[in-house]
Amino acid sequence: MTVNAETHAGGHTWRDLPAAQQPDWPDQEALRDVIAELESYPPLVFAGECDQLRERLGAVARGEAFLLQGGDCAEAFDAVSAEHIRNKLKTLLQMGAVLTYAGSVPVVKVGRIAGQYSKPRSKPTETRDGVTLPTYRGDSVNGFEFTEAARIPDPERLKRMYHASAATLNLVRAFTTGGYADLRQVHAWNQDFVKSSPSGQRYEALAREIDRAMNFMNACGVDPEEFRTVEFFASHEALVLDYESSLTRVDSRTGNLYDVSGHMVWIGERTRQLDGAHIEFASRIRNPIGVKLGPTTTPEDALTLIERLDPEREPGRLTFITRMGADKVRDKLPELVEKVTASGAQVAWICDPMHGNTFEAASGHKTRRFDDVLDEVKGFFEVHKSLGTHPGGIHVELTGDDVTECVGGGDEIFVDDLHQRYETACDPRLNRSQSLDLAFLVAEMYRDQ
Ligand SMILES: O=C[C@H](O)[C@H](O)COP(=O)(O)O
Ligand SMILES: C=C(OP(=O)(O)O)C(=O)O
Ligand SMILES: [Mn+2]
Repeated sequence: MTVNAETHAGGHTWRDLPAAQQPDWPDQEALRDVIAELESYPPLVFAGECDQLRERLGAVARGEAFLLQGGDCAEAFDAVSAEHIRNKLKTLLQMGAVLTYAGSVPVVKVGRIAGQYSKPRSKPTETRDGVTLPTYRGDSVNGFEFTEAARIPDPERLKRMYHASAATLNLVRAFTTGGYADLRQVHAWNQDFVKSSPSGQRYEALAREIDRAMNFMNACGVDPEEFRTVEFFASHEALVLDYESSLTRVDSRTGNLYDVSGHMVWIGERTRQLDGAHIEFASRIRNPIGVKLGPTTTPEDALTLIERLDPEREPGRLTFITRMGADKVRDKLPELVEKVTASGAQVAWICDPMHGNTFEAASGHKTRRFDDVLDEVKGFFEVHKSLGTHPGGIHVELTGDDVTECVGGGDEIFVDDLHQRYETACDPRLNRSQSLDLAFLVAEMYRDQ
């Protein structure tokens, strides 16, 4: 990787276009200083790793693998701790084990992690008890605390985002390559959970089967070291373009631009305007790209996105993350899949069953029903089954902590429980038990497919 003015030139073409959901930084000079400093920082990921993920997603697009993408709606600086990161990773590894074993499919594991610090919002301000302040836009921009001072966008936070991402990624790499994620540890990941939760007990039974299968493979002479490490990738929404482009560099191997703030980045539902800055930015980088597609997406939109982002029609380059809502997925998804497939493009189709199913409980908490989440995934599988296309994976908001943010699940959370551990800075996440429940149910759907 080299850094110089030319390095960034191709990554700055978005600046001439309208960019939605950008922070209103009060001090432009401070912003420029921060950008200059970020441009001097080392990459967080290696371009070759992004290529590897693109290849893995190519397998997803071809129907040979399944994507598990998950993590917080909004990561928070004060949650960059060993405990939070380990719990999240453990949950994703457990879900991955369930999907691989019970679904009999290779699982590509991607976290919403180590960079998921910026949030698009539906309203620019928030009012509480007659006081109106700018809305919270993620820890990369302003503070969650409801005070005038905290809500002022501060570009210094972009540097904290970089350092928080680096620390998180470092621990994730240590866990995934240093032995913690060794498949022979399937029981260990569950130790604290097995007694307290029905999904933990169900998982324990599956882990025993995995043990037996591994003993069998051992006896057949398979090298147990094969199970020692796990491939795990980091992703986030590419929202604040000053940050993303300051971490965009020319890969010295190929001369291509990569956004080295994460392996995969996606463009959100609120910033996917075809003539907007975000799509222009994404079109310039070689990372695998995701685009969220909500219920207003037309087939023409989807085809134009393919033209802009995947002109070479390269499986793995483009992932469509559909988030229609349980009540719309069966109605809206078929035409998109049909027309995209007819065009000859091979995108990966992933289901985000969270963002179309949010509602406000009487208590004022933003929440989601586990049954709606499950029903959207069901609808997604039904649509792909009827069209003969591949249901490529799920994209979920989850945490490894035992929060009470979404209602339902095997270890049921009720609306009246929401206040107990409602800790999210933005959207409600599945807790560990609900996440495992979902993995078991999705594995069944995949097998029945
Ligand atoms: O993931 C994030 C939310 O869906 C998005 O920020 C919108 O949330 P809001 O309606 O609370 O602003
Ligand atoms: C804001 C998000 O999603 P969407 O762009 O689909 O609304 C998100 O993934 O947190
Ligand atoms: Mn969200």
